[in-house]
Amino acid sequence: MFDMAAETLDLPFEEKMKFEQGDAGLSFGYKFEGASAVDASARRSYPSTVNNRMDSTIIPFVKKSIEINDEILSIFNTKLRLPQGELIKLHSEEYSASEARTHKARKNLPTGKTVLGAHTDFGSLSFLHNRMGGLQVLPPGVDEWQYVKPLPGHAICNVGDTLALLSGGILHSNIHRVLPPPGAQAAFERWSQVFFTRPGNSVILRPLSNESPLIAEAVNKLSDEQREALNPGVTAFDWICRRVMNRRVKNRTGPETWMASKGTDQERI
Ligand SMILES: O=C(O)CCC(=O)C(=O)O
Ligand SMILES: [Fe+2]
Repeated sequence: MFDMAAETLDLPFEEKMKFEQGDAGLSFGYKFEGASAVDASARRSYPSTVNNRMDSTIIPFVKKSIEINDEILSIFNTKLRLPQGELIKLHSEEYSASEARTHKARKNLPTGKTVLGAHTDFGSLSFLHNRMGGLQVLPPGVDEWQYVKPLPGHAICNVGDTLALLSGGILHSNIHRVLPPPGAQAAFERWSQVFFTRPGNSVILRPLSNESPLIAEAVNKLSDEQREALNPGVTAFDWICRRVMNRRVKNRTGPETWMASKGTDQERI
């Protein structure tokens, strides 16, 4: 058996990847380094192009983004009349699915093509830097998509699902999508950079009514159906996994998979 394994693992990487384990929950097949989590931290491996900039660029970007999003969380904490430090505590006491992501959209995409379909962000706050148009939002009570014009020196902050749920629907998660940049901008590649702040993995998603009279009052005014939607009975980790998994094209069985990927946009809470 050991000889067989040694010979197999010496095969070229491309050859081994033909037998890769896959994402469907089955366990047989080749497991490349970094394919499975080794502990709760979800540590991963990256190409050298990323590792080479880890200390100079990536870690400072992540630290600054956390600092800014924590400041915004503190402001919401006060406005929502939560005990001091409550929101930051829920977002910083354990590992979470918080992440930094860079998007690139090709230039000269056909008009009308969707770069990123209508969605709400999965976590609490998204801090977004984009240099070109294309981002559109659908604010509550509005039926037509509105462009968000990027302004030099400004960033965009979205409230996402988990903060909408924790705030008992007082804060709405922003429904948005990305189209190719309008007009002459379409001739250029579109780059955007986001940092997503998400609650600790084991935080149960529910309105923080016991912690804030304001949230309790808001929840009391809702219909039973809306109240139910605000209490999905899952952890932040499960909420995010469900949304990510059901958006993977590989996991798609039909339109029901797309519906299963939906967040608070479904109920418009
Ligand atoms: O590229 C953008 O402007 C938005 C990206 C976005 O919505 C996302 O990453 O969730
Ligand atoms: Fe988004």
